[in-house]
Amino acid sequence: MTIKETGFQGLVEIFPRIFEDDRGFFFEAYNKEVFNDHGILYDFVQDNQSFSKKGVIRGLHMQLAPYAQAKFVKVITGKVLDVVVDMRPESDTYGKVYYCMLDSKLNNSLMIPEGFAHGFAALEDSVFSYKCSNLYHKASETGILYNDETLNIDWGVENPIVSEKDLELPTFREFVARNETVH
Ligand SMILES: Cc1cn([C@H]2C[C@H](O)[C@@H](COP(=O)(O)OP(=O)(O)O[C@H]3O[C@H](C)C(=O)[C@H](O)[C@H]3O)O2)c(=O)[nH]c1=O
Repeated sequence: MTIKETGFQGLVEIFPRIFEDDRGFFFEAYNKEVFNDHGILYDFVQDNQSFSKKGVIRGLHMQLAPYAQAKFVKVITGKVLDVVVDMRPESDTYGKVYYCMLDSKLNNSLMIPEGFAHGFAALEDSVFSYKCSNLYHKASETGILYNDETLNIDWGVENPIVSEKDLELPTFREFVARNETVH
């Protein structure tokens, strides 16, 4: 398991060691000891899975403290452009966007700390699977509009399929003005 720093504190990309043989392949998708050795100390309490048709954008979502969620995300099948925004006011990369191509051919994954808004665009029909460090808490859900002009995210898809709920998310500036605790 190789862990690649991103320049964002606590945000790392993970490449598993893949064992191939004439049956197929095997890899450890998660290993608590390896994570702990890299200072990733979250205990995960919920696994989520979603299927997205090509052209879907989900996000940008996050839960506010004390229900903030760190997420360990990957695709089981397909390919997504994963996008996170650092919403931690104290961070050197506050308000900065990080893009990560998650591809089931690479079996790579992304460890996203608490305090990040998260979303992805399905570049193919994709099954998205992730671990969360806190349980779902609907009342704490918030996020940022996917096509916010301040962030100007290039999702890599035209005419995306977006939920009504996501179309009603606040802009980045509206989010910041609320001054809520993100982690
Ligand atoms: C997130 C969640 C949702 N739900 C229910 C609530 C809705 O009735 C239904 C669909 O929820 P939603 O439209 O919020 O699903 P996504 O748009 O995939 O949301 C997720 O997508 C982005 C990319 C994320 O990072 C978050 O983990 C999460 O917000 O599942 C639950 O029962 N438990 C849950 O943990």
